[in-house]
Amino acid sequence: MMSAEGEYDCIVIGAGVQGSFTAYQLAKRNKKTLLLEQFILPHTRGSSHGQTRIIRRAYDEDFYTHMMGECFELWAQLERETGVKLYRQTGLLVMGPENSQYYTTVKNTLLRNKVPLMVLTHENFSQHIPHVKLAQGDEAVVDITAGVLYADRALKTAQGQFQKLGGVIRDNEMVTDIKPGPVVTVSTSAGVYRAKSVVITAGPWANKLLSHTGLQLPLEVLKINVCYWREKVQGSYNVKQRFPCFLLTEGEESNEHIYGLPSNEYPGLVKICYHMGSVADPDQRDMQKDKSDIDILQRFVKRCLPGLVPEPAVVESCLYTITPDRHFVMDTHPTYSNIVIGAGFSGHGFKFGPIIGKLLCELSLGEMPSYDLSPFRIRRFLEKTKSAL
Ligand SMILES: Cc1cc2nc3c(=O)[nH]c(=O)nc-3n(C[C@H](O)[C@H](O)[C@H](O)COP(=O)(O)OP(=O)(O)OC[C@H]3O[C@@H](n4cnc5c(N)ncnc54)[C@H](O)[C@@H]3O)c2cc1C
Ligand SMILES: O=C(O)[C@@H]1CCCC=N1
Repeated sequence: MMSAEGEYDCIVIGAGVQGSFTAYQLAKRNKKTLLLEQFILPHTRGSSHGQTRIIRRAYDEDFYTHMMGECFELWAQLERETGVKLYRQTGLLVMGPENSQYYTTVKNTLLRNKVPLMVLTHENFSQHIPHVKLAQGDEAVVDITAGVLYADRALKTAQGQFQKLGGVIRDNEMVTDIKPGPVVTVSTSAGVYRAKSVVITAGPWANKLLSHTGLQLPLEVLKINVCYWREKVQGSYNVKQRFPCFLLTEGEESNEHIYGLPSNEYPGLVKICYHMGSVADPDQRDMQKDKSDIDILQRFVKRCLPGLVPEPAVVESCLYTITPDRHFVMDTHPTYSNIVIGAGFSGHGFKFGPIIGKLLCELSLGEMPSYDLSPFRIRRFLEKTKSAL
């Protein structure tokens, strides 16, 4: 099946947040673009579904905080263009041991980059944040511009804007083969397409697709139990009561982050998750039944959030695709410069969707990327392997 319709400037594989924003950016640049998705849209099998995500500048690395400057503007621009509300400011409460390296680094990154913030101490904490117990020896800082992104709505909006610009989405069409070359040939369950360049944004399926190009990345897929916890008094942790998003960098329960969002999408329920899960096959996600993360969360809720019932009321599933250093992969294929890869968003990539779309679009057009991509290059993995030999 080959036709003039089957020839594109670019084919983007995977209509999660990163693929959808990449396709949108390409269409904005007048490129004839096809966005392929294996499932019927919208779906809940990957990493981008669900009602909400946290957006924040609070990071331990300057490069993320820097990118978020433009990214906040791009989210606001999309809201203006479409009239759809995508972001709600809530602030992000970051809590951690006063002298711990991670907490101190996050606080210093905020200070160095002049991000609006408020430092809370044991003396003034409960006045600003009721219904939360700050652990002895912990300190807290609020990243004031942080908030909630309406994730499902954002995905639909990016895809809609792409289509309005003439972009083509073909869902329920799984890519089954990629043949590299000056013109790349992409075969799916329904047809064959050709393009000058291809962007692979396949989330947890990245390595499955990359195997057609002779490349494998050190990615691990984790199933995350997305837990919602019931308020004892409805509304006490609600977004309308100005309860913020929060992040505990490390605590009595674990050295991994625990994070939460105010009650909003489900009345009376607060979303709180553990930033770690168990290894899963994305095609067999529901076979992974480990609940040790829920045990950790229950202990945290009992200790720090006395206004919540310490038993999850709703548990949903979502997948992380993590790299060894938890930094993203944004690069061209080491052998084929017209194949671009966006992968390994390590459980924190949603907020960056608009800027990642812009960067992957620039890479696929052979342009100099707007930001230094060295933390995200594939060669960092190869260098590690070589030096270990
Ligand atoms: C529980 C949870 C909480 C999170 N919280 C936050 C947060 O608060 N803030 C934040 O910024 N980020 C957060 N993240 C991370 C963020 O959601 C992810 O980094 C982001 O969604 C990754 O998007 P993606 O496009 O790379 O992957 P995906 O959304 O998985 O998209 C990949 C797409 O590719 C498709 N695909 C795969 N293979 C094929 C094929 N062969 N043919 C066609 N299509 C294919 C898949 O079906 C899928 O739709 C969270 C993630 C989870 C799971
Ligand atoms: O990216 C985010 O903000 C969330 C919270 C911290 C851990 C991962 N995801």
